[in-house]
Order: sequence, then structure tokens, then C-alpha cells
Amino acid sequence: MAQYTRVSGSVGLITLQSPPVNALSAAVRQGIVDLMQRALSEPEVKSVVICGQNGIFCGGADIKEFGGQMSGPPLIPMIHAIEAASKPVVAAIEGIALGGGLELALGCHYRIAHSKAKVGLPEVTLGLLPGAGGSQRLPRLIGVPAALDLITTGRHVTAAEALKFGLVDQITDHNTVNVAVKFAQRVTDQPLDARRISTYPCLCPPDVDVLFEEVMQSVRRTARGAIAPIACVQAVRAAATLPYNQGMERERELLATLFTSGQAHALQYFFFAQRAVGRWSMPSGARWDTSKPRPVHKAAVIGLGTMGRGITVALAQAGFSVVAVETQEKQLMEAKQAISGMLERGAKRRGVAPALDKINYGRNIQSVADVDLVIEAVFEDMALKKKVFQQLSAVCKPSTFLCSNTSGLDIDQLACQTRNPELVVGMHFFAPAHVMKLLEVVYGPKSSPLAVATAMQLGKKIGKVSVAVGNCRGFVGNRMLKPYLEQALFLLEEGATPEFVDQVLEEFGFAMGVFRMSDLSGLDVGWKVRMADGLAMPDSTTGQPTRLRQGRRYSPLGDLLCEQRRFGQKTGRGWYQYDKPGSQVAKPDPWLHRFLDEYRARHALVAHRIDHQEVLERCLYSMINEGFRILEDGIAAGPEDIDVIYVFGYSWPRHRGGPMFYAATVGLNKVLERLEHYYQAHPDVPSLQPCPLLRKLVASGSPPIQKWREVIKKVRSQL
Ligand SMILES: CC(C)(COP(=O)(O)OP(=O)(O)OC[C@H]1O[C@@H](n2cnc3c(N)ncnc32)[C@H](O)[C@@H]1OP(=O)(O)O)[C@@H](O)C(=O)NCCC(=O)NCCSC(=O)C[C@@H](O)CCCCCCCCCCCCC(=O)O
Repeated sequence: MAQYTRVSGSVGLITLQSPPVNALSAAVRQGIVDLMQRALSEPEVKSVVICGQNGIFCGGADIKEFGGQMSGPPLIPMIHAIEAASKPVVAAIEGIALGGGLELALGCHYRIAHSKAKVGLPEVTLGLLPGAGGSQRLPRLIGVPAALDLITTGRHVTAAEALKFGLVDQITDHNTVNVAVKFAQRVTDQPLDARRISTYPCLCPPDVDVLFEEVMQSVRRTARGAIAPIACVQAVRAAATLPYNQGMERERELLATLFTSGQAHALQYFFFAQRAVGRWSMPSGARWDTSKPRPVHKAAVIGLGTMGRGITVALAQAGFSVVAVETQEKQLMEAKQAISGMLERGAKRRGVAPALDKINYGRNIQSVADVDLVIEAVFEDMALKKKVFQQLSAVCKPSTFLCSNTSGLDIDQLACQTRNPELVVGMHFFAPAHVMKLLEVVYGPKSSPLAVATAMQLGKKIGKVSVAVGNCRGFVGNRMLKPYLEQALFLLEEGATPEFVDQVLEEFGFAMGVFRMSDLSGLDVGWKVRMADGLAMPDSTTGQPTRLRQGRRYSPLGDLLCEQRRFGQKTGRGWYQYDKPGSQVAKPDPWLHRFLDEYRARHALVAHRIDHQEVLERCLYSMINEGFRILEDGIAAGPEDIDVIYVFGYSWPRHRGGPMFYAATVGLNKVLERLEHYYQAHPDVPSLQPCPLLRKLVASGSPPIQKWREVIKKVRSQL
């Protein structure tokens, strides 16, 4: 699908036509091959322009084709034929030129870009490398250091940056195709030899070996086990050290390894999962495409602790007018200073003016009377939140959406405090709220599709990946975290150390193991919740054995640490020790090891050797099992929602696709069998009891993850 027109008498214009992003499907590639031949064979045509329809040059190879049998003309010879053409070929880049789209443009002799266009080689984010010559041409055009940056990060660069790199020849604010056509006419008689990038030498800095060594080390550090970034460095190294043809051969070999890897499948699944969560639905049948959001012009944030500050910054940076309310004078002053600092630092990084004037501060809840949407971010205390919702309902316009940033409390109880419960939803941000991409939009039984649609759209506008989820304790993310944390504690009771458990989880790809993460977030947070739930109490108060609550196994280890005021990084002691309060360098703590030995002795627990497999299986499978329960309960609409939440909110390694995708790659029958094994060994741990949905999926022959929704629908209809 490409169209040919002759313009201005002598220019052959080839327009890629494959909505929505003109991806290089087999039909598009065939179109380009055929139309290039036509342009070259017409004597009147002196030059060629390639562009894309609807203001989009090309989004790259068609990712949907990767899962099946590839057909149609291959990309590499197609791009070589363009580069070898005897007539000048100009790429007119509007919108985007990404991946194979940019590789196509690099095969052209000239590149003209619109000033708003973005270009990049994001293949690494799909578990691949630029495999249509991009890894060999880009370093030849813009030099090794810049190419390494673009190819290993996959970042999109603006037209202005691309011009600075020499990646495009000209940028324009006018109609790019018209400019490119005029340009093509001007260069008709210019020799082309100097325009074929594959013939360029690859200019390297003098200390190129040192550069590659350093980049490789830094990539390995940040890749968390992902293989594509490493292959990207190797491919650019081939460009720097080998003649073009041999470099292309190396690119092919490296791509072949990546292409069939589990990581590439996981990352490509995740690409579509991110898009799928935008097509939300509610059990009532309300959906993203039938529910219109209402515009929000002015918002308010109530409570300016850590979360409230981050939310205020996120809103102001996105251009919203914000009323920021904190009732205590001292806290308000501190918050104002902190928020201004965050805005100034963010603006400096982005080279823009800080949005300080977007925020009005106040101590009185009356000041939110005219806003369109409020986000409450006070302490995680139901009584306090209820009071705030009652006040908001009395003060705000009847049409104001009232949202809570609770991390797990019942949205319905808050909705019941208001005149218009249908306008109440949860907006669960993740700390730091102006940085973390995830937003759980929580609908209660009374929440209207209008409120959900509005919160989802607001999330998008402030740059979040928003996932709509149902109302239950902990929603999706924190509900699944509970069995994971629980297993980690049980493993300590049974003989593991925090360092070992963390090491296994970090080797798996988590940015931080469970204990380092707890130290960072503060052990007292969970302790307060457990106290409110009547769990964290001495035996004399509960009247129950220390390691049992409501007939279930319970580990008081975290509570015992809190009783010693070991709250983690902030107190300089937690599961690890730190040089001083606030320090981030965790060191194993001999005190903690002695404490664990004494604890085991006190409870007659015999430490056994715990290996990698046991840590991974117990922590991850118990979490995944909860994920199946969440699907069964209809709290998440599909496995993609859970996976997106875990990658963006809980540092699950993206190259493993998310917990539910991971379960599918391990094999559902294996997950089921191991859960059965552990449940048999620990019958007092209900989270290890395999969920009926998991059994049902296994009984249905473990269908691919894309088909789970059908089984889930059947299971739910039988409930
Ligand atoms: C383009 C975007 C920036 C647009 O963002 P926006 O927010 O506007 O919109 P959406 O993201 O919602 O997208 C809209 C819609 O479009 C779908 N879509 C987007 N891009 C693609 C695409 N490239 N392919 C298919 N579909 C796409 C998207 O899914 C949405 O639809 P949905 O129904 O899901 O809502 C943004 O979309 C974006 O960032 N897109 C991805 C851009 C990208 O990553 N491009 C790179 C693609 S990979 C590539 O180009 C590889 C090349 O280097 C070629 C490599 C050669 C391959 C050869 C294969 C054979 C190898 C065999 C190996 C063996 C060798 C041997 O043995 O010899």
C-alpha cells in the first residue's frame, strides 16, 4: 500500500499508506519496491520523494507481522535498492520516522524533516536491534557516540536535535512534502556517490575501545538482564570496526538471536499491552469508546505530604491550574518550598520555564470551591479521609469529581460520604508521583463511566499510563504485593537472609529486591496498616500465637523490627544497615542475622537451605496466583492490565513481560504444579492455594495469554 503520483513534472512521489502509522507491512514494502522501479524507469522522472500519508512518515516494521510467517519483499534489499538508485531519493519526514521507518530514510540520499517530527531507532524497546541497516548506517552518519546513545536507549529525538546530529539535512515549518519536492528538483543533477551512507567510513573517536568498554559496562548495569541493549552495542561496534558488508552480516546474526528470543516476545507483548489498557471496560459494560470524559481545567490537591506534592507537580507541569491545600501552616510552607524546588529542577532539565504560577496555595478547604476535580492525598486513615470527603462534598460544585489517592482503602466508603457518589473514583499514584508512570484509576460500585473516563484522560494528559481497576483491598498492585511480601518473610523464618532473597529477585530483574524496597519505602507504613487491621500486636493483646492470625500463618518479623524503631533507610536501620539515616547504601547487618537466629530458636524453627528456585517460585508464584484471583474477581479486565501495573509501578523487568506473561512463559501447568507443591507443604498459607481460574486455564489446555479473556469470561459467567 503505497501510492504513486508525479508532481511538478519531474518528481515521482511515493506515499506510504497504511494507517495508523504507515508501518512497513508486506504490502507497503511491495508497494515501495514496485513504485521505486516505476520511478526509475520513467524517463521524465528525475528525482523521487518518499513520504507517508496523514502527516506520518513511518512507524517502522509492522510489529504485528513478527509473530507470524514473514512474507513479502525483505526490508534490507529494498533499502539497498533505494540507496543504489541512479536518481536522487528524498525522504519527507512528517510526524515520526521510527525504527525501520528511519532506516528507510537513511537509505534515501537526503532527509527533510518537519520541525515537529521525531525520529529514532526504538527497536531495543521491542527486544531487537535496528536490523535493516540502521545499526551500520547511523554510526557512519552521526558518529559512534551519538549512535550508541540513540540505539541503546531507543529514545526519540526532535527534528532540531536530529539536525544538530546531521541525521537530517534540513528542517522546515512549512509543508514538508512541498519543501522536499522543491529540494528534490534542486538536487536532480547532483552526484549521488557522496550521499550513500553505506559507503561512508565510520568515524570513531581515538579512544573508541575505551568508549565501547564503558558503554558496555553501563548498559549491562542498567539492562537488568535484558539482552537487546548489549546486542545493540555489539552491532555498533561492528560498524566501527568492520567494512559495511561484514557489519551487515554481524547485524543479521545478532538480530537472528534476538528475534526468536523470549525477551523479544515479552517486550512486543508489552508494547501491545500498554495500548490495550487504554481500551478499558467496566463490569457494567461501560467502555472507553462509549464513555466521554469531561474536560478538566482546574484541579485541587488536598494534603501536601510526599504524595500530594508529587501530584501537584505532575498537574502543574502538564499545564493544569492547581489549588494546593494543606491545613497546617508549617507543613504548607515546607510543601510550597519543596514543590517550587521540584518544579524548578524539572524545568531546568527540560529547558522550559517552571510552572510556579500554575499553583495557588491555601490552608482552607473552601478554596477548592470552583475546581473541576479534586485529588485527596491526606494520610492513609479511613476516618480522616471520610471527613475530608464530607467537607469536599459540601464545598465543591455538584459536578466536581472527587478522587482519592488512597493506596488500597475502600473507594465505596468514601463515595458514600458525598452527595454525588457517582463522581468519586480512586486515583492511586505511585511515589514519586511526578516521576512514576503508573496510575491506577479505581472505580467503586457507584462510580460512573464519566468519572472513570475523566480520570483516565487526566492521567494521560499528565503523562501517566492509566489502568482502570475495580475496588478491593489494595486494588491490583498492592493486593498482589501482599503474598509476595509475606513469602519473603516466611523465607527469612525458614533460613534465608534478606541479602539472599534480594539478590535472587534482583538477578531476576527487579530494580530492587523486596527487602531493599521495604527499607526505601519505610517499614512503618505497613506496620501502621497491620496495627489498624489488628494484626501487628503482641501475643498478650491478640490472644493468639505469635505466628498465627485468624488461623493463618503470620510472620511478625516486620513488626518486631518496627518495635526496635528500625524503619528502614530513614532511620539508618531496617532489613539492612546504613551509614546514617537517609543514606541509600544498604549493607548486610550482623545484628539482623543474630536477631533472625534468635527468632528461629525462640520459635523452634529449623533453618533449611533455601535455593534460588524456591525464592523465585514462592515469591513470584504466590503473587501470580493472586493475579489470577484478581482476574477471576473482575478487578482487572485482563492480564495486560496486571502486567502494565507491575512493570510501571513495581519495577517488574519489562523484558519478562509482567507477572501474568511470565506465568504463561513458564507454563501454567508448571505454575499450578509448584503452587500445589508449596501449598501442601504450607497448608496454613492460603495464598499458595491455586486459584480456580488457574486450574480452569490449565484444564482448557493453557491457551496463549491473548485468549485468556475468553476463559475468564466463561468462569465469571459461571459464578
Ligand atoms: C508510532 C507511535 C509513536 C505512535 O504513538 P501514538 O501514541 O500516536 O499511537 P499508539 O502508540 O497508540 O499507536 C497507534 C496504533 O498503531 C499501532 N502501531 C504503532 N506502531 C506500530 C508498528 N510499528 N507496527 C504495528 N502497529 C503499530 C499501535 O499498536 C496502535 O494500535 P492498537 O490497535 O494497538 O491501539 C507509537 O505507536 C510507537 O512508538 N510505535 C512503535 C514504533 C517502533 O517501535 N518502531 C520500530 C518497529 S521494529 C522495526 O522497525 C525493526 C526494523 O529495524 C526492521 C528489522 C528487520 C526485521 C526483519 C525481520 C526478519 C528477521 C528474521 C531474523 C532471522 C534472520 C536470519 O536467520 O537470517
